Amino acid sequence: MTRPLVLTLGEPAGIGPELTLKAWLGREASGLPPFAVAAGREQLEKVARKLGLAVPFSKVEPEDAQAAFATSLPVLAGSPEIDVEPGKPSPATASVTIGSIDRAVELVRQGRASAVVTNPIAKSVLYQAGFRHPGHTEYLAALSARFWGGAEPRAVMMLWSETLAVVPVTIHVPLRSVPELLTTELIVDTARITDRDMRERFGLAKPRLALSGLNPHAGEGGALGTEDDAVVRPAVEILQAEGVDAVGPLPADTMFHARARANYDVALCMYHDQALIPIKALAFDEGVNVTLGLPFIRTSPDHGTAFDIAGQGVARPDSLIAALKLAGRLTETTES
Ligand SMILES: NC(=O)C1=CN([C@@H]2O[C@H](COP(=O)(O)OP(=O)(O)OC[C@H]3O[C@@H](n4cnc5c(N)ncnc54)[C@H](O)[C@@H]3O)[C@@H](O)[C@H]2O)C=CC1
Ligand SMILES: NCC(=O)COP(=O)(O)O
Repeated sequence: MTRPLVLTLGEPAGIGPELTLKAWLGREASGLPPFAVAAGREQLEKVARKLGLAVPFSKVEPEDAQAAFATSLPVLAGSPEIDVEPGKPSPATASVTIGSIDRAVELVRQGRASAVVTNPIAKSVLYQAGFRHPGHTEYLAALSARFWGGAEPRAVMMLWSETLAVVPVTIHVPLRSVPELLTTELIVDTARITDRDMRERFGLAKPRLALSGLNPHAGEGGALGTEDDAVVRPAVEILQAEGVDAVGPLPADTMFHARARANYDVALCMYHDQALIPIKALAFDEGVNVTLGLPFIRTSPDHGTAFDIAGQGVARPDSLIAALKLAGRLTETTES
């Protein structure tokens, strides 16, 4: 029996339900591994009806998902039903959204599922309901400690595609906080986790890491900022001394063109947009968000809830499909 991936509900008023249906419809063409959805069946049926998508459903335990997957979309028994209008999110649904994430992680912990794939959440909606974690990445670290015990691991966000892979060293923080949060220790720690998971999960023998600077022209010798030489460069030196294939600090404006990208496997960037703008510009439809540093595999589409197009039937499932495929691949690499 192949253990299924578990796909979470995500924000129910966003495009997640539509993408889930479309991904299942494209399962054969895309060669998807079996997945089960931790979401209410009636709720997904309503979206399918509205969009005219002919999707049969089955309510299953994870152990039955693989057999059901070829002919129906497996939804996990016991998932709560909620009624939402596409494009009209409400904090009242937050507990169900979060509960779906919890259940997915717990099933992986129990050995009943192989990996977690998350549909996008609307962070602001969850914050209104009192959710205290910036996003999935940080919440999944907290769930790791809850379900695996021990200290909370440091979760590292990586946006991956065949074209480019990027890691933001600081993640969901205001831009003005970045210089004070950026320490040599944080950069080294992030790079070590990236190096380890690129070997163990992605199967690279010696991952090549390129670290960006923080300031224009990587500080221009200190004239345009001091962090590049005082914080990033020492991190690169520590990593190199440990045998990690790391270079930098590189000027961020010239490290993403095609010839530059050929020189590294992952770009470590100092803040969220420095990392995510290039990959979303180059590979928006194929990009996958992967969380490194966790005791389990988690992937997600690179985009968000897209409320502006929810319920219209025009959302593209490509990134979710890429996330499901990558989760399947990483599971195979990790378990072999
Ligand atoms: N992994 C996650 O849970 C993520 C969640 N978000 C959340 O999503 C919400 C909305 O964020 P935005 O900045 O508006 O980004 P977004 O990615 O939801 O939308 C940006 C633009 O891309 C379009 N778009 C996104 N996905 C698409 C798809 N699959 N097919 C066709 N068009 C698509 C949207 O229509 C919109 O015009 C925020 O609350 C944010 O927190 C954002 C990124 C990742
Ligand atoms: N911009 C990326 C993003 O918001 C994804 O965050 P997460 O929910 O995967 O932590």
